Amino acid sequence: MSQQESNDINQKRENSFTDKDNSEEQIQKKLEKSNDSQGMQNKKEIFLITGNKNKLLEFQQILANTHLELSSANVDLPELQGNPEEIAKEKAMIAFKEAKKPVIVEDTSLCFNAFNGLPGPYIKWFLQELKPAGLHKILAGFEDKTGYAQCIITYMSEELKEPVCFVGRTPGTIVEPRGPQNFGWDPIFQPDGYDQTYAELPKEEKNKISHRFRAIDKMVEYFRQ
Ligand SMILES: O=P(O)(O)OP(=O)(O)OP(=O)(O)OC[C@H]1O[C@@H](n2cnc3c(O)ncnc32)[C@H](O)[C@@H]1O
Ligand SMILES: [Mg+2]
Repeated sequence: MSQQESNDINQKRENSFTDKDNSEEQIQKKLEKSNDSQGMQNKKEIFLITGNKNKLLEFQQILANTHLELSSANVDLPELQGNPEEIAKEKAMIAFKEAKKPVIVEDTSLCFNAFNGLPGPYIKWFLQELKPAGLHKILAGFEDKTGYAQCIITYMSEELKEPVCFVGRTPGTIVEPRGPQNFGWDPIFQPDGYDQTYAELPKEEKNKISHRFRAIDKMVEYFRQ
């Protein structure tokens, strides 16, 4: 993908917050605002940078009864290339430089086994152009419809030499879209052991088995120690 194409696609971001102004000044303001809202006691604060409000909502729900207190800034981070772990680490370094304090970022992949793991971290562009129905259709010529959802949460702080990753995976099958279309590829992902898609499952159920839950669980354990 050329830089120009990538820039064009970046303009059409889905799932972003309504405030789309990502000028240096705006980013700084968002970060300062989130600094103001600190001051929690007993709980450890973690600071998530994401441009995706649905991710943020799930983080809030999953972390609700843990010792971690979430604050966030809605900054659109660049879509990088590489393998999922490389992308996650570079994304965390960029976010850390912007925030100038410990941060976490999250990168989600949807991987088709028939495609040896692709679209993987590039799922956002596939979803944007093909929509959930098209994503299911591209597997038509393949017998194997299985895949997995993967979430990599990456933490970076000044004490660390390099970012730390927490990986959560949920295996499943890619099916025809079913359920509400309000979060990404949820309508076409049916986790193993369920006959409902992520989109059809009540949020509490998705949050008990999701790729995001599994990565967050590892992160919570890391910060407990
Ligand atoms: O700012 P960031 O955190 O990067 O937010 P993003 O929306 O760009 O997210 P990713 O780069 O991780 O791209 C992942 C794509 O998968 C979608 N997605 C992420 N988590 C999902 C989930 O749990 N269910 C369905 N779709 C999801 C998301 O909307 C994107 O299109
Ligand atoms: Mg992104």
